[in-house]
Amino acid sequence: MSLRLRTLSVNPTSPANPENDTAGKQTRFDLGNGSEVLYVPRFLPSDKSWELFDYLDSHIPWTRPTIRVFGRSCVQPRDTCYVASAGLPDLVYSGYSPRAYLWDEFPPLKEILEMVHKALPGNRFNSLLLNRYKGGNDYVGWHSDDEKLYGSAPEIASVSFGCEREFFLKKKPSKISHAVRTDGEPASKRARKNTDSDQRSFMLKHGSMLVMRGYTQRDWIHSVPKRAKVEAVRINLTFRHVLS
Ligand SMILES: O=C(O)CCC(=O)C(=O)O
Ligand SMILES: [Fe+2]
Repeated sequence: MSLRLRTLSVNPTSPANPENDTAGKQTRFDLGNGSEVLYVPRFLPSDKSWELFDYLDSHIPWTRPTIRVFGRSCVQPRDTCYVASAGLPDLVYSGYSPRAYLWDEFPPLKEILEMVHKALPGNRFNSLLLNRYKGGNDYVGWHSDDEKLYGSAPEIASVSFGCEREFFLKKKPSKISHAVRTDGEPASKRARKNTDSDQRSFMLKHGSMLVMRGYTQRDWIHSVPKRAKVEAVRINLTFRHVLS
């Protein structure tokens, strides 16, 4: 309970845009060139979301693995766990291959999966990466979830619980291949500069769902940066489809 009160005092619940905060409301953001984000601020009711938060916080076998980033070993700056249907190829990211737990071991996860499927017909998510950010020092750096096992244009559904944290999306710098160079200017100088429309941010609310689809993983990167002063815990679930 004290955790809950602390969360609310650190993160006042007044929405940035009240129009987007009506139950059931969802907002689509066209990122251009076939990339799109959908945001559903009240995907799950608050009380139900706190129940799920408490379950996940205490029942998930969280680990904080050592990963490799730019050739260097470091402890991943957040807790993690991986759940997947039996028989799928192993997930490997940053030189780390998490053990895959089964859905049957965590019935509430199957319940959330069902609600996600209902909201996003046409998807069959078969894997889930869970992240727990224990406070503002925990983060996920810029990356895209573009592993081959998800295919070329994966849809990823991200459900958040607990402390609100900012989620950033930034367009990857456009690559200009040497083959198409027509003048003497280095390619790095000719790459198009990022503009305001190449960045988006979302304050991911308790019980919200954000969906990345189309070419978002190919053309954009995302992150949840550190936040000084944030002390409360956030749990995020990203549902994905692994090709088999
Ligand atoms: O915590 C989040 O909102 C994002 C997590 C994420 O990007 C990932 O697990 O790949
Ligand atoms: Fe990601």
